[in-house]
Amino acid sequence: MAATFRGTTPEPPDVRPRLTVLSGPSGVGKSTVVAHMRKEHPEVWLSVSATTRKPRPGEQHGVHYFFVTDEEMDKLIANGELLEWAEFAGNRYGTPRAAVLERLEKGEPVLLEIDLQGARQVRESMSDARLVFLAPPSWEELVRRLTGRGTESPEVIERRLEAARTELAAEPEFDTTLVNTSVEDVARELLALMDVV
Ligand SMILES: Nc1nc2c(ncn2[C@@H]2O[C@H](COP(=O)(O)OP(=O)(O)O)[C@@H](O)[C@H]2O)c(=O)[nH]1
Ligand SMILES: Nc1ncnc2c1ncn2[C@@H]1O[C@H](COP(=O)(O)OP(=O)(O)O)[C@@H](O)[C@H]1O
Repeated sequence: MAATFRGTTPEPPDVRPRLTVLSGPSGVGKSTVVAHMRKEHPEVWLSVSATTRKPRPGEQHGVHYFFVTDEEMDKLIANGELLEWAEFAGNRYGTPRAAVLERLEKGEPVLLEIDLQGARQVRESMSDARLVFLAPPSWEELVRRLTGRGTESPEVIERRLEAARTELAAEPEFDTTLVNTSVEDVARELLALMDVV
């Protein structure tokens, strides 16, 4: 289990529920890990982001994302309804603030799956947030996963790989790094970090 930790040692358990942020380059396996984790631990609450990106086949409004127009996103931002937001590879994404704060107040474990820019904003606004970086086993494997998923055009893949170089360089800004070699191992380690198991 310790084999997938890199850089920092696991933190000691914290009795207070904390906000956990999971970031990492597109295609590294964030959604896969989170889906695996929530299958057995549905009590982990995953924030549903708003995005201007178009839905992929199978993605549902209100489940995977709230799919909004540019105008709707403008309003969410102007009204201060987002805890953080960022532009990523040509689309905007943001975390609805109220739902997150409500869950944290209830003492529930809260998880955000957001990009590097969003993680940096959360670090500034919520100083006790736990920032976890999901890293690929290698650059070649990241390219393989992003391409193999088959959901993006070659141009979009190129943009995401460009963003990935910046994101990988920011790994030391995170509290913990988990290397996504095995989905099961990473899901287990993430749960342990969140004090869920
Ligand atoms: N800042 C921020 N990033 C987000 C949010 N929701 C998703 N993202 C990130 O936006 C990036 C692109 O997401 P998406 O288009 O779903 O592609 P995927 O992660 O490759 O499946 C990923 O790094 C997500 O983690 C959000 O609310 N805020
Ligand atoms: N540990 C892993 N080993 C092999 N393939 C993986 C692993 N984790 C995820 N994948 C695959 O990589 C692709 C990208 O995963 P995804 O969860 O969509 O990434 P992200 O949400 O970070 O963009 C998917 O096809 C997924 O099945």
